[in-house]
Amino acid sequence: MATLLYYSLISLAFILTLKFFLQRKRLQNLPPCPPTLPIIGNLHHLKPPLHRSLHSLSQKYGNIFSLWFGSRLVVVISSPTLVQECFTKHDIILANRPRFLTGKYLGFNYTSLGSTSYGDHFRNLRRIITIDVLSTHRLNSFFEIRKEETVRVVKKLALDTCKGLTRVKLRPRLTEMTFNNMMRMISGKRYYGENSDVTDAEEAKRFRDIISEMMMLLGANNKGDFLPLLRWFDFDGLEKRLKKITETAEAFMQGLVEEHRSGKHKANTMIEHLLSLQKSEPDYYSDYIIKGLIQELLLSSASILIRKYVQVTIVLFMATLLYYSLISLAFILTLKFFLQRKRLQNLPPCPPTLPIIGNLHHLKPPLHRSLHSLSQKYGNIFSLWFGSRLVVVISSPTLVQECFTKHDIILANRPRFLTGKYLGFNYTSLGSTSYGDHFRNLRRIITIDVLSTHRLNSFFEIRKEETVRVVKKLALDTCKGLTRVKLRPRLTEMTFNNMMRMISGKRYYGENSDVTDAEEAKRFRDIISEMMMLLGANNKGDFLPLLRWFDFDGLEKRLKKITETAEAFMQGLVEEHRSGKHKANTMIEHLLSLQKSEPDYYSDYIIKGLIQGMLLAGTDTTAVTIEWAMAALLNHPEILKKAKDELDTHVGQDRLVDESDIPNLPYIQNIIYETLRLYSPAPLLLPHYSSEEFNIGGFTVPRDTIVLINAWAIQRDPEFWSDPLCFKPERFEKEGEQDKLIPFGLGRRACPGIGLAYRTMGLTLGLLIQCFEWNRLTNDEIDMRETKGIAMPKLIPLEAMCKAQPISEKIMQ
Ligand code: HEM
Repeated sequence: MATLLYYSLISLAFILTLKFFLQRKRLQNLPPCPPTLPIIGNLHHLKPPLHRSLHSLSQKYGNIFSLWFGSRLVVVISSPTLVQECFTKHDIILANRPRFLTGKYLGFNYTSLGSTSYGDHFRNLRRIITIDVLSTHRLNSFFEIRKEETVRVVKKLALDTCKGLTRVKLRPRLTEMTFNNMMRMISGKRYYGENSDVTDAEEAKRFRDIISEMMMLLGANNKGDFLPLLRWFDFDGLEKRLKKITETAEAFMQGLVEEHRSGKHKANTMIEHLLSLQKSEPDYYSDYIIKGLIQELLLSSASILIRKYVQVTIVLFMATLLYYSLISLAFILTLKFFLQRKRLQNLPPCPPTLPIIGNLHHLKPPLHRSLHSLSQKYGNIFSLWFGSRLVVVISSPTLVQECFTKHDIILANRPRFLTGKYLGFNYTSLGSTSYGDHFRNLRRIITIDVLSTHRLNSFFEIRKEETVRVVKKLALDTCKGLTRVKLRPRLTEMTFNNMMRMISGKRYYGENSDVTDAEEAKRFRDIISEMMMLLGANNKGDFLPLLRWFDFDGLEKRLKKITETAEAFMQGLVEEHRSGKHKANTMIEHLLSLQKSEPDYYSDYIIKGLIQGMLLAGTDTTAVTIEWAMAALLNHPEILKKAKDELDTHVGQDRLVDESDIPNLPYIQNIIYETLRLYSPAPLLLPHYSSEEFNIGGFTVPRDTIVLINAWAIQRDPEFWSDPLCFKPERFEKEGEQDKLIPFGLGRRACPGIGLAYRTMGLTLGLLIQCFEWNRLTNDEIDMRETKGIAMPKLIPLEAMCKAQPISEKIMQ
């Protein structure tokens, strides 16, 4: 017996393989086809979802290609013009359906509309469904049914979610609604839900069982449709189940037809209507045809047939759902908002608020200016609702002092904004993490291991080289006389090159970037520009929680993507250092050497977070300040001259200014202070977040409040500074004046990059003044407009005219 089976199978396989090749040979000029295997053809190329597999294949084999699904030839078309041709020129030829097993059973032996082939029978059915069943007139007559069912589902949803935000599964409810809708139109009865019309619970259950079994079988993948060998065996019992359910369903539908025929139902239903037509044309509207139509309508509820009906139903459903959801949500949010406000007592004064948006309507960019105007009306400490979040704004020097001495620890947290989740390494980076052990560790590492005076001194040559390089390039560009230059891009590139050389030993900007691989340099620059863009983006979801779920503007998606790309990039740098490829003095090298003795403390994750933090916090801020200082000098030629004289006196004409000269250049230092006073790159510092309730200025600030310090307003306060809007570096000659500045923040969370920032700013500004003769452009062209936003100020690029000075010959050497 075993031998017989063995030989039979071998022969069968041989016959099938032969047949397969003969069949293929016979067919000439087929669309391109991937390599095929005997018996299974191309089935091994496919995986679910099928449309995606076919799409990938079309990318390789073209917009029209062929495949063998076992022994069946399939042609796949993915081009709009070919599709047009199919359904115009070849429409009738293609109006047939393949004869699959489901069509035999669920398609009433290939006589139902969906499974039958093109011909008289098809045309009759199509006419019945279009004119007698789903015509606009007939559909309108069922309008009330659809409305009732839709409202019923929405009502149930509203009840289930009335206690607040609740997780709901829409799919089962929508499916039930569709079937109830359909069955009420067909037979006048609903079979789903608590108050189903069918008095006989047994009948309702029977219907639901039939539907779920049919749906299951309709979706089943019948291998016998493509591998004829399997068709004979029915290994998985699919045909048996199909046969059984077809008999049960037909009996059920015959029952419905009989019920109507007996006159039990007198409602307007599809069966009623078809039976009335049967009276005049019994052969045409036979019971068999009616049952086929009912089944078709139920099973193809999504098909084309009923689309018409569906530093309608678906639109109606969605509209009703949306209406009720918005009404309930607005109600819940308004209630929550008022309860929340009532609970909070003795808050600092607050402008009138609106539900949901709070005071967002009071704000327009630049934020620090809006907040300043409000403080003029509501005082030096006032509160605002940024949507659902409470914000307290402080604009008085004495209150700020109090914040960062008495309440420093309470305020040492950061609010959890979306940017912190992604760009802040899931709130573990120094700038975004909350106060605690992790914060203290990071702070210690950055202060002692990364940015200590000793470590900064060791990078002295790098900063000098990069600054000289920019100045040299400027001198070359302007050596022929007064030339218009844009400083901003040059300064930003310089600060990034500075930072990346200290971090990794490589420069990524400029013509002779060190990175031999131009691809790597481009990757880095792309990462940085996307990160900077996203850091400055205004994420409404941070304040309006409802929007957080939707990511309407795709911000979260972009943040997620860039975070992954950036982390992979930085891991690459770490690995390169670990492999010993680099032997220069770099921050990564130093941190990896510390990792050897304390691997947990100096983990790769910490190292990457630190790198990213410094890149995001320490580059643009520095470049922007230098640009503003130059803008101010161009508007005040007398100050420019004084600075130049200072350089001549202390440095002379024979050499270039150096970082070590800066302590001897107090006037240039004062120019930097005055720039930071009037044009702070972080006019509202970074937002702080209270971990506990505290009292200040006679008011109570609750926990979980965002606290904003309006450094911009404080540094222009006429009670605090004489002639505050004048750019006057001399003011810092008075002792103690400099201590009134807060551009880097105060207390535990103050900027750890102050030392590096002053070195870079001092050196660059010194060289720019020493090496060039500067001319201002007209007032319109030097735009002194204010900065925008909190996180990343946007400046109008400054254009200036400059000419290389004789001293720049030193640079050329
Ligand atoms: C002119 C240049 C710069 C300005 C005006 C500036 C300003 C600021 C401000 C206002 C803060 C927030 C303080 C607060 O929350 O109260 C800050 C934080 C920070 N800055 Fe700077 N910064 C500058 C340069 C740098 C540089 C060069 C680096 C690093 C190399 C750096 C790294 C950081 C970091 C890591 C933080 C987060 C600190 C924390 O949250 O604990 N900054 N900076």
